[in-house]
Amino acid sequence: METIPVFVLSGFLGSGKTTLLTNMLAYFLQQNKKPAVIMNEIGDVNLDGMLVDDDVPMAEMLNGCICCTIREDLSKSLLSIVRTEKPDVIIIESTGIANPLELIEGITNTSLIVGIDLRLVITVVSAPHFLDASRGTKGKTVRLMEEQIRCADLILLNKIDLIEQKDFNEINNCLQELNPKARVEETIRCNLEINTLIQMTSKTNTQTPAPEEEIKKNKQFHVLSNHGKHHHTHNHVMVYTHYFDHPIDHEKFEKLFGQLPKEVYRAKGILQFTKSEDRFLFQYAYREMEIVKLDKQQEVQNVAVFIGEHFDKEQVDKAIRELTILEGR
Ligand SMILES: Nc1nc2c(ncn2[C@@H]2O[C@H](COP(=O)(O)OP(=O)(O)OP(=O)(O)O)[C@@H](O)[C@H]2O)c(=O)[nH]1
Repeated sequence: METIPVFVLSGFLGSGKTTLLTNMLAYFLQQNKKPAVIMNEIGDVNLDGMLVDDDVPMAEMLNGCICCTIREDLSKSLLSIVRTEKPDVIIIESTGIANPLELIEGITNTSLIVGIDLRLVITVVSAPHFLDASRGTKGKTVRLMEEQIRCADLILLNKIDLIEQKDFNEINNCLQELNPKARVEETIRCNLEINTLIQMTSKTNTQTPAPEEEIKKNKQFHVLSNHGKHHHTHNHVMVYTHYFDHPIDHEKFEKLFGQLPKEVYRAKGILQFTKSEDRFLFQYAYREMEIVKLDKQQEVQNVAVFIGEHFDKEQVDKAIRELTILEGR
């Protein structure tokens, strides 16, 4: 029986998973293949989903991390998407705080029920964030990044435009030490020949000419034997969501990020600025801000989602309220 290949996109918050997803979707659509997407966000709004073509079937799993609180739903989403959409390929983008081991286990278990096959776990690493994190004290964030790297078949060392030439060796040595088997590709905006990914999966297949059932059993054994217990490496991550009633001042909004606790390392949302009818998608990832105009109408209310480690929600709330109070005058 033909199985549907499944690709897992892993990687810490803001590393570039959605950027890779959009590149992959463009490739598959161009090849006249039907891709389907399962997206998971820890907040209660799926902002990344807005970057996906309306024609691509998508299951959203919100308000929890795919690897734990809504792990059962992953299986349901997979079954449902396979049965209703009959896609040629499935791409699962997990939250940046997911432990892919749990995810792999979920997919492998589902592959015993329905004809899917986990082909490739791709971990996107933000080069500047990983560099800083690995030079600092080994906190939970580094450990989570390391777990994501260890699980990968392919590592995309992304955002290399934001690091200096002298740092490449250090990062590559760390990656090599953590996962000597994975192939590493250095990218800017996850720009790589998607064909490379496809070739990698066919190479894996030819290297393992075991019967399908055997492969499934092996994968499951591997997952269960290595990871019998659940890893809660991300209980320290917090989310704060703020809905805006009014348009806000562009400049003041950008200044806000200078006032936020440094533990807030990721934020995204949809905004309307004063003096403009347009709405914008903003992305703040590890000190870099990007604001792009939305060209299609979105039903989502103006909103900002802040993600970080044990940050003071009240401080964030106060800073935003001050911004809107000032604008309301
Ligand atoms: N400078 C730079 N920015 C990048 C690169 N790749 C992605 N970005 C930007 O980084 C931000 C986060 O990218 P995403 O693709 O949304 O990251 P993600 O991993 O999906 O983020 P989460 O879903 O929050 O985990 C966006 O503003 C991207 O445009 C890169 O190579 N260089």
